[in-house]
Amino acid sequence: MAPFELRWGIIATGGISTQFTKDLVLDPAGRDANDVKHIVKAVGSRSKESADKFISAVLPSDLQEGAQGGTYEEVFANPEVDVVYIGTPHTYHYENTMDALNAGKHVLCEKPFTFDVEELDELTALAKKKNLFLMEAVWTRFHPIAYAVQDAIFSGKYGKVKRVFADLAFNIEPDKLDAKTNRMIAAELGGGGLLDLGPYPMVWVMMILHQNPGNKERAPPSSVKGHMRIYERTGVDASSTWIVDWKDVGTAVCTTSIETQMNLERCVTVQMEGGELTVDFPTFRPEGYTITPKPANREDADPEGEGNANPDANKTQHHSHPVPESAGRGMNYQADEVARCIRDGKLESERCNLAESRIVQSVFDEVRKQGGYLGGNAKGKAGTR
Ligand SMILES: NC(=O)C1=CN([C@@H]2O[C@H](COP(=O)(O)OP(=O)(O)OC[C@H]3O[C@@H](n4cnc5c(N)ncnc54)[C@H](OP(=O)(O)O)[C@@H]3O)[C@@H](O)[C@H]2O)C=CC1
Ligand SMILES: O=C1OC[C@@H](O)[C@H](O)[C@H]1O
Repeated sequence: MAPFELRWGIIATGGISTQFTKDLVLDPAGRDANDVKHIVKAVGSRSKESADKFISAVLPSDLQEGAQGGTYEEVFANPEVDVVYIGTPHTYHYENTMDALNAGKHVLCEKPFTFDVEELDELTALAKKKNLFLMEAVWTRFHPIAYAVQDAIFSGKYGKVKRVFADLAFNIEPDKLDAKTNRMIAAELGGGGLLDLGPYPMVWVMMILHQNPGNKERAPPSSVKGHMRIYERTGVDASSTWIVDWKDVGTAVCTTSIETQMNLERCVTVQMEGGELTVDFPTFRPEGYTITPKPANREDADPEGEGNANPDANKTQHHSHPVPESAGRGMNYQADEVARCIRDGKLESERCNLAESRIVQSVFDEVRKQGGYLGGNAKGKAGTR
């Protein structure tokens, strides 16, 4: 059967739109996705010149003619566009998503959480009528390694999960950045660690604790405690810590920072009854994980250190899951999911459904509230929380 072709419109011509689009137009066969393909029909920018430049710089020459450069509005209105990818700064995601949905388009929105739950509910209600709306899709969820890590943990071989520690932090040297225009620190652009980097620790926690077979009813977390160190220049968070607990499953400590570099050995650590699993750096795109059986388990497995049927069962083992070069950075796995959902008439992805996005949104709302965050909200106004 011919692959299902999905026609994309790209909103904004910045860093992540460029990376996403480069990956999007790679041959899907390079990642064994032979049932779908992607084509870019329109690129929108605040400047027509930038849109045209993006088309000639990012799209392969044979695809350039078929793509129209213009404004955001022109992309939403383009009848040849099925789905819109939104790569603007956080505080524009609400408005851009609303406009795209109102124009009847499906939406893949970059990780946002600048909304609050009410705003997310508004978008969800609109989308649920007839459009797919995938957000928080931090691509991490759709990388093959995310499935492998879940399989290892959920296999039951190491018993139940007890605690998860998840981090993503970089020293971006905030004092050197422009406080009004740099999206990482500007209040008006929803700056700070939580909104930009926080989705990654959180996505692992959702995959490990929320999607855990022990959480049969897919109950939301039973408690959320948040703390922020506020970056005084702009009122956003320089460092954030939040503890999320699922009563019958386990507890997670999540951290993020834009003022210090994380420990590369402690990206995501999952402590289980019978062993510890550590996901490789970086949290957003790891390519391997390590499992270390607990000492008690090692003795059980091989008390004398010999004679075990499987001598490797009691040793620390690293498992590699590299993204093939032919898949680029791998931002296309989430695009393939979007295409399959749309092809199959699904309005949400089972792997990243809207109820889960709502949980993450609620957690982030709570952390911002408890932490005294003064950054912008979905309508772009600063200092409103
Ligand atoms: N999933 C991932 O791995 C990543 C996700 N992101 C997310 O993507 C979003 C964009 O980040 P990134 O691409 O790094 O940002 P950039 O600053 O590189 O690009 C943002 C683009 O948005 C448009 N834009 C619209 N309004 C504004 C404004 N007021 N100020 C600046 N730009 C504006 C511009 O495009 P134009 O002029 O064409 O309209 C600009 O190029 C963020 O929400 C971020 O969290 C970022 C990096 C990685
Ligand atoms: O999504 C992201 O992942 C990588 C980070 O460097 C970037 O700031 C962030 O937006």
